[in-house]
Amino acid sequence: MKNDKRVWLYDTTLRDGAQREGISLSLEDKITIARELDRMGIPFIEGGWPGANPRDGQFFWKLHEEPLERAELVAFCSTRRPNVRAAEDKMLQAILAAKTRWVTIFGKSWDLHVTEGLKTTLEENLAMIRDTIEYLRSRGKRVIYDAEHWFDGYLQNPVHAIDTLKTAISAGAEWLVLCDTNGGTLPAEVSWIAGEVREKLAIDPDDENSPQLGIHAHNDAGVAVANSLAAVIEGARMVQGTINGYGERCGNANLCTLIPNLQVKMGYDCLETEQLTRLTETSRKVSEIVNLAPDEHAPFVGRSAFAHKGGIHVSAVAKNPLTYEHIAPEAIGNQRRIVISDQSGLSNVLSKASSFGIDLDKNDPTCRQILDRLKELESEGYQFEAAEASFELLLREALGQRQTMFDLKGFQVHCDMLRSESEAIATIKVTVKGEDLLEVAEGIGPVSALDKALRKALVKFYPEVAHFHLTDYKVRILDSGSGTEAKTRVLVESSNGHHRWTTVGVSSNILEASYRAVVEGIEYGLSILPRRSEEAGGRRQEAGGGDLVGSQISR
Ligand SMILES: CC(=O)SCCNC(=O)CCNC(=O)[C@H](O)C(C)(C)COP(=O)(O)OP(=O)(O)OC[C@H]1O[C@@H](n2cnc3c(N)ncnc32)[C@H](O)[C@@H]1OP(=O)(O)O
Ligand SMILES: CC(=O)C(=O)O
Repeated sequence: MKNDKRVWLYDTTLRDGAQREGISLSLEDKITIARELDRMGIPFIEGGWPGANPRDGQFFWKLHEEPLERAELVAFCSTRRPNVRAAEDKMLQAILAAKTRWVTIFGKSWDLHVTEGLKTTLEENLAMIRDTIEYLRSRGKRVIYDAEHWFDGYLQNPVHAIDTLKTAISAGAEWLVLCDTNGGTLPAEVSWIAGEVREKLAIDPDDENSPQLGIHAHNDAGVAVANSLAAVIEGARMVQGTINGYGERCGNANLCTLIPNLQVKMGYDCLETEQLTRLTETSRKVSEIVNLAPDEHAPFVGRSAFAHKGGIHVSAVAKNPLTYEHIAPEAIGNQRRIVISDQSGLSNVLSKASSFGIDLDKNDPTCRQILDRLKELESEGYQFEAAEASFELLLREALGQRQTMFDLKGFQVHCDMLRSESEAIATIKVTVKGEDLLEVAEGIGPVSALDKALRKALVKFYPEVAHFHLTDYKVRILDSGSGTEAKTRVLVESSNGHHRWTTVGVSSNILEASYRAVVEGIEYGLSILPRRSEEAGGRRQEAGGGDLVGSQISR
């Protein structure tokens, strides 16, 4: 199965990834992630350490009953303990009970760990590796051998380190994975050490009957991906890593970075082209399951990985994306985004307008007016980068396309701080379709009371308002030196259960800023959202179905 351009991916998100502080996976989480990785076409998925905890054992039994479709599920374990027969080691019994075809065994390469950690001799260390692998082979298992602390061990005592690998090979291991367990090795060291190992063990990366090298890098020096690539260049044919680089301490080599580098940049076969387009989705799904916010600036799969903000960049990208993009975002299932800010030029405005379905002509003086207004507002403290709904309202106003859905005459908010929960009452005066209305509502805090009072008034005329709610509220003090008179920027995220959109308000009165953002949020939901949904519906019909993919208002 091996060939000169194939690199075998080995995912350890469910074992080493779960060793990251802050991650705690349930059995269901593990199964969902395993199936996602299987769908993506990862050939080896390390599921955990059966015997280390009940959940990992159950995981393997569960997947034995309902197997993955394509991937090899791998059970992980250490070598037998010192001075115990392999057949009597409880952990090795547990790994057999996991009933996988493949097992990964980690053993010691660094004499420091043998004498200080295991408190045994170098001879016994070799015996532990040999007995464990021979025992597992005798029970029909195929073995991947993880050489823990390989690089530190090789630097300290290369003779013993090489002996451990020779022992693993003669006992029947098919893969020898060089682990940079402490994550402190640098790429140049990985290169020369991996090269020496290949020569000393006479490994031919192109010979399918030869044992092969792999790499398992930790990121403590921030170079886990670079180290993995260096090892591949030196002949390693297996790359171990985790989705989003999760892992103990600073994490493991990030497969979401490694895979596109290996496949798109270096021409290795890792995944089928179609499967590669699932990478961004898989990265985000896994971050959702492990309950960690995705890294928006992650290479390849981050939300900002193909976001263009500077006017010069946007102008060039509009002419040819290669000018500021190292690969096509679609190759890994990501998408290009244009960000609007005070660093924008006309190209940003045109591009953003086009994404709203508005065709503008660069020579139309209104475009320049919109850009000038944008910069003026940004200098006052507005920030449209995260508040695209407000930018669309601004744009439509300049084009004379902003619909008046209601006219707010004024409001009052009363806060009662004496009760155990801070309660607020808002009174609001608003004209809708020629009718004057006065409404009152209570809320936990003034912004919630204001929002409720406004929606209460509007719902009679616009029933869809009943489904709107605030999903996020962020306040930023812009000139903290001014104390309580400081200018505040408020970002409000609204939702109707299907879509989310963000609006912005700025004022030295926090209530005023909040009210502006809330009002724009409702206005956007009433006037622009239906239009966007209709357009998406039309596109769906044309395309024969699908979601609002790529819409500015769905995230
Ligand atoms: C580099 C890596 O990431 S390796 C994977 C690390 N992952 C984990 O440790 C997570 C799962 N681990 C666990 O649940 C527990 O540590 C267990 C069940 C494995 C062991 O628990 P315990 O028996 O209570 O031992 P404890 O965790 O205190 O110490 C680890 C023992 O394993 C021994 N050990 C470490 N590496 C090896 C090895 N390659 N081969 C054999 N024994 C080893 C240590 O010497 C120590 O033995 P000691 O108790 O005689 O000193
Ligand atoms: C085996 C392993 O996880 C390591 O050495 O880092």
